[in-house]
Amino acid sequence: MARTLCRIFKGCQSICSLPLMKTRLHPSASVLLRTVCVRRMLTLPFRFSPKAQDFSLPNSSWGAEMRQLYEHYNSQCEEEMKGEEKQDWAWKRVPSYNRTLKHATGGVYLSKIYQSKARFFTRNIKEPGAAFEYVLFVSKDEQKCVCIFQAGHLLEGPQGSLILKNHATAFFRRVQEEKYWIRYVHGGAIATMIDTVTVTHASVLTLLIMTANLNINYRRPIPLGSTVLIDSSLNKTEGRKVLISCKVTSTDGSKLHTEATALFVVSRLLGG
Ligand SMILES: CCCCCCCCCC(=O)SCCNC(=O)CCNC(=O)[C@H](O)C(C)(C)COP(=O)(O)OP(=O)(O)OC[C@H]1O[C@@H](n2cnc3c(N)ncnc32)[C@H](O)[C@@H]1OP(=O)(O)O
Repeated sequence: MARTLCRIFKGCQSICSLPLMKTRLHPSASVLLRTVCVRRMLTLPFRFSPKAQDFSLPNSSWGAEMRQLYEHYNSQCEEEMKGEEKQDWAWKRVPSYNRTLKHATGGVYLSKIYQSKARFFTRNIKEPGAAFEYVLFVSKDEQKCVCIFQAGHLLEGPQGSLILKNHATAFFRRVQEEKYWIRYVHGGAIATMIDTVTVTHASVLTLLIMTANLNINYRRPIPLGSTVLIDSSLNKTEGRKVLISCKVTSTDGSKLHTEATALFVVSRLLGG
């Protein structure tokens, strides 16, 4: 890549350095060519910029609830100053990218060709808000992790009726109509988010880890399109094992949707 860029750059330089008299082009065409080349050169560094897009920042798909919660947790991420020295962040927003390579601080990538098309599972849908819309905050001091999760329409799972039992007969026909059904988030999508939150939490404590066990109890369905909180807490670490518990609740904490425990095992590469 670097060699190709160098060649393009040198090529553009040599074209731009050609005196107008020596080129066979009409002077106005030559000026145009030089302008185009210079513009191309100026845009090159941005096109090949290694800076990755962070998907955990507010976007137009975020509802009012998601935004309010984001502001609440983000305000706790202020850098504390004590005297002249900077303190550690009490809470930190975790950036999120569309490739695990950009998340990782280490790792082995066996086949670059095969993996070049790989995309991080929860960040592979381009339309904002269509699937997994979330932001994570971690606190090393409190050993906690909080995730604000807005479940998009592509995560549809089961449907439930809004009709109360007493009114079932009267509304029998209208039940067929779409508006009398409520859609809930797919259990696999909830499991994905629990895995993502707990693995992020565990990787704050360690580096290379794998989910060894995920135990989930679904208590109450999550309406599609709603915003929920996913809280995870460190239970214990034991040798290479990291045990984390997790709860999915309504944003005010009054409804428990899901609870889970997750066991992570630190890779032998690091943990011995
Ligand atoms: C920051 C964002 C980064 C984003 C990354 C996204 C990743 C999302 C997370 C995932 O989805 S990971 C993918 C799903 N997981 C896997 O594919 C894991 C497959 N399993 C394995 O690779 C291995 O089984 C594993 C690494 C988990 C463990 O193998 P090891 O050979 O390293 O461990 P070992 O078998 O020696 O067990 C170590 C300890 O863990 C315990 N253990 C292992 N698996 C267990 C299990 N399933 N249940 C309970 N305990 C288990 C085991 O009993 C033992 O306990 P003790 O030390 O007390 O003896």
